[in-house]
Amino acid sequence: MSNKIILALDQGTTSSRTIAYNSEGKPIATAQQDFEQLFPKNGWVEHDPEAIWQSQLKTINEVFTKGTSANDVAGIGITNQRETTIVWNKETGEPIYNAIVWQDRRTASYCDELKSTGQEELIQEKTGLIIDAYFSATKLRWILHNVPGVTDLAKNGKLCFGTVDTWLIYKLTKGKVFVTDVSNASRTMLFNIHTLKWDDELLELFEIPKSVLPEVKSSSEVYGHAEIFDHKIPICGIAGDQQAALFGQLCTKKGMVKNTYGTGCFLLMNTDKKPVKSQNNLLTTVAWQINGKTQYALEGSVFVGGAAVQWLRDGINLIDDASEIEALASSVPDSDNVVVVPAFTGLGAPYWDPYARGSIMGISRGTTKGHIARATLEGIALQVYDIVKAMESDSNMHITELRVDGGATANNLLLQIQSDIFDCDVVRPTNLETTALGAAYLAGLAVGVFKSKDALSEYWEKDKTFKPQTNKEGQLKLIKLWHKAVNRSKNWLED
Ligand SMILES: Nc1ncnc2c1ncn2[C@@H]1O[C@H](COP(=O)(O)OP(=O)(O)O)[C@@H](O)[C@H]1O
Ligand SMILES: O=P(O)(O)OC[C@H](O)CO
Repeated sequence: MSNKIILALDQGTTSSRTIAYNSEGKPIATAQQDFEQLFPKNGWVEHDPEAIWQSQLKTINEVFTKGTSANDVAGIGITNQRETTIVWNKETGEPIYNAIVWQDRRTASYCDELKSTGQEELIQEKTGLIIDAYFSATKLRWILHNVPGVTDLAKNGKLCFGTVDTWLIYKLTKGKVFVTDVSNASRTMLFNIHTLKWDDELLELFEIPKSVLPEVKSSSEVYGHAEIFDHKIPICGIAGDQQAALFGQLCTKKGMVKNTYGTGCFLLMNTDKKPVKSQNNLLTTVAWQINGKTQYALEGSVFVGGAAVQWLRDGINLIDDASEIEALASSVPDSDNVVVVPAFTGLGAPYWDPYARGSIMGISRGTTKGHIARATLEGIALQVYDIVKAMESDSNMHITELRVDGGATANNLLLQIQSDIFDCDVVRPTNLETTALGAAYLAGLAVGVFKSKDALSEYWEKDKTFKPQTNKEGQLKLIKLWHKAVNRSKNWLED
């Protein structure tokens, strides 16, 4: 086989995947591996960095047993769960603490302090972000303040911080390359999205020594070579998973929007060359940088999307498999005024309340499992609705089409509910692995496997369009009940 294969490594919150793509962007081999989620305390979420690496490596090796080899691979693209913070010893390559995952809320009270000292405007202006425990800066600061011996390592220039992309590249290159890309950097709260550089004022505010930070590169270029296979392979694409999905959905023009329904839900709108400052608690983020040109996005991040279905399965055994929720929710014509607010790890955009917790409201003697299942799907779709409204207002644009992807989009009922609530077309492509595809495109563009961004558009294929079907009055009533329930879920833990 000629060397035209692109390998996409998709390191997600609950699993690592590797997909090999041919030069037409078609997947030819896939492997996936779950790894352990650690919950050491209420609100804390950690991963073992070695488990992240080993699970990723296992999937690469598995793909190499499925008709492709290192010799066939023209380049590797990396996409990853974002914000998750890993710190390791530069000399030994050993992690000095578990990865603190994006969902982890341990720094919520420090974030409150930051807000009370009036840092919100400065931080939003420079980074495009809202002060929240979600982002890497406060997690890194926590490690520097709490792990014994770490400050000495930092002082001696022997400490590395990275998001998961940086960690994987460090491992793949045997410690030779220490980089990240602009899209991942823009989620740390240490990166100035206007100058596209680490920001000295923010580093001082968070007490982070600059020496621990990786070099920031574009999203599509050769960063170095993987040296752990039979042949050296160029690593040539990096993007945070949601930005990669925006690219994989080919939302490359201003105003195009995608929503990913995975563990969480992430709605991103391409705003082209302009970072649009949100007035409605959305995030401004770097989408990608290719050939020196930077594109930006507005983002609404929902912390619990498909994970609410996981909870119905694992937390209360309402279903045995996530796919069963569709039939159960279809067993009732509506949710009969039951509302599920899936705020299990607080609320993300546009509420940003780390103290909110999940709730099921409106239960009557007639409530059945079917109503709870249906209200859970509605709860996912209503969170996305809130973001759509905020985004329309921020961008001054009316959204007429939502491209969707992610594991939960296998659920036709969820997408129909979304279309009804949102009163707009919801379009599902044939290839639902758009995150990995986006990383493959970015890598393939850097090494000439794909010719140009514009030429990629012919690879996008529609599977199904969901059109609004229900009466507006019913939807407005549902939305009103939803907001009432959200208000009652807020600040649950504050006292
Ligand atoms: N048929 C379904 N209906 C609703 N949710 C589903 C369905 N199938 C999977 N999910 C949910 O989708 C999520 C997995 O999607 P995936 O894109 O793999 O997530 P991630 O990349 O965040 O790990 C899980 O939270 C799961 O509960
Ligand atoms: O791993 P995912 O797909 O749930 O994505 C996580 C996001 O990147 C968090 O910001």
